[in-house]
Amino acid sequence: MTNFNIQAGEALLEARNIKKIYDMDGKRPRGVNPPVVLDDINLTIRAGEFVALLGPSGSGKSTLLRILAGLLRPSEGQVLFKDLPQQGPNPHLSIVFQSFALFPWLTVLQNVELGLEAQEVPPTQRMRRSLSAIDTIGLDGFEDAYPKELSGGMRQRVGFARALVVEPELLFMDEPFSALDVLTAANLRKELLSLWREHKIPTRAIVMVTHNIEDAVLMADRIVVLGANPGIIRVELPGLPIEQRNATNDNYTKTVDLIYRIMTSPRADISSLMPSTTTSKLIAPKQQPYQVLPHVAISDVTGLIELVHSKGGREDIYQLGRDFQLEVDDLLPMIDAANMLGFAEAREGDFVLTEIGKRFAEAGVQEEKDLFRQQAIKNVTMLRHIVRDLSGEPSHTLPEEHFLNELQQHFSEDESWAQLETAINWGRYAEIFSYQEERGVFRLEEQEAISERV
Ligand SMILES: Nc1ncnc2c1ncn2[C@@H]1O[C@H](COP(=O)(O)OP(=O)(O)OP(=O)(O)O)[C@@H](O)[C@H]1O
Repeated sequence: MTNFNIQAGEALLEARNIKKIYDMDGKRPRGVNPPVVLDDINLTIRAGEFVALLGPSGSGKSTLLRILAGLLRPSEGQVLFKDLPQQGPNPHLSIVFQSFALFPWLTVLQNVELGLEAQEVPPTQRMRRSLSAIDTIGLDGFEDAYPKELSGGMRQRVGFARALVVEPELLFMDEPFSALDVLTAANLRKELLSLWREHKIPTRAIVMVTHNIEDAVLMADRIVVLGANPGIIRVELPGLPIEQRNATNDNYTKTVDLIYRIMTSPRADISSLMPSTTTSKLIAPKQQPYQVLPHVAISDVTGLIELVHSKGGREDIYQLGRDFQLEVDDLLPMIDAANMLGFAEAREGDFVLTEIGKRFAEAGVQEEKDLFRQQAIKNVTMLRHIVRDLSGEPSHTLPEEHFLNELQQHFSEDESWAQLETAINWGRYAEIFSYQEERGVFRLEEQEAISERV
């Protein structure tokens, strides 16, 4: 097996002051500002390192990966490859995606050879290199199989072989394990790490997008945590020494816990969450321009509050995820919503119910709705604006476009709809307004109209 000598330290890719706005090819209504998806991103990828990009859904991880790969142009800033501005797709880089993207009518060998065809490598060399990549990635004997004959894990191996056959200097991975079952993912992760650490592949740096904190801590030498709306780098954390990267190690648990805390406190000043011994690169927090509603149904938030109340009103957030078998991506919006509504706060990595949160947990149906309404109108900008605008109308009704226009000043079209749907779910539950789905019309509930007049 070849051993490649990787020189460590040299800056391979450098993102400088990257900003990204999807401008929808100018198809936006006038006066509507497209949202800033990434803002002022500065990031260097060095030879010899494995970097994980972690962040909540919508924080722009995939967008950043595509910009770094040269597949997408930033709106501002530039990416340098070995100190030179990168123009178009970087030919020294391969990407493995979550979906395997194999051609079903081609065999494993033909799928892997595709990468080399594009580079116009002669057929005999192409076959030799492809067979060697297939062997390296553990698919020996399946060269002539078609994708439909393979399990998910084996298909992803073909994805890796196709990426590695071109001997890329940089390997990018976008959620490479998330479509696989837990055991297959663990197996593939372990094998990929040993190819990388033992220099059996010539790749000089790896960048992986993931929403899985454990994957990041197990694999990465540096963990970059992004925040959303707009996507910014909140903090860069050094990875653990390799010998500490296992679930039974104390520092492993502490690091996973710390990242949980950071991700579940999207508005917290990072320095207040860091243990004093961690050497991290802190990025100054920016003010969020517009309050973002976490996409979560109120029934999930009430469920979480009731469960934590039954456990004494305080629970470690990491433990909470484990107890309820929730991925951080599912837990995070619930915690965010409870915080936003003033029912709970994140304190030293714990989810702690406030006094009003405890009352909410103990309340009967009507009091629960009343408390929710009171907290929602006090704390949620969008709901306050809906009440304000509906009250200003003699008919107490408005079409949904009215509110979508407001949201589209701050969010993409899809995200505006998602924000509105969440506001509708919350507002209906609290009986603040009704919403007629067929006509797309909001109407203020009687009591809100009365209290507005008082
Ligand atoms: N082609 C596009 N046109 C317009 N908006 C887009 C496009 N691609 C992504 N976005 C928006 O940019 C934001 C960031 O998306 P992106 O997929 O980069 O985030 P992410 O952190 O990778 O999210 P996830 O973890 O859910 O995949 C989202 O609001 C998304 O709707």
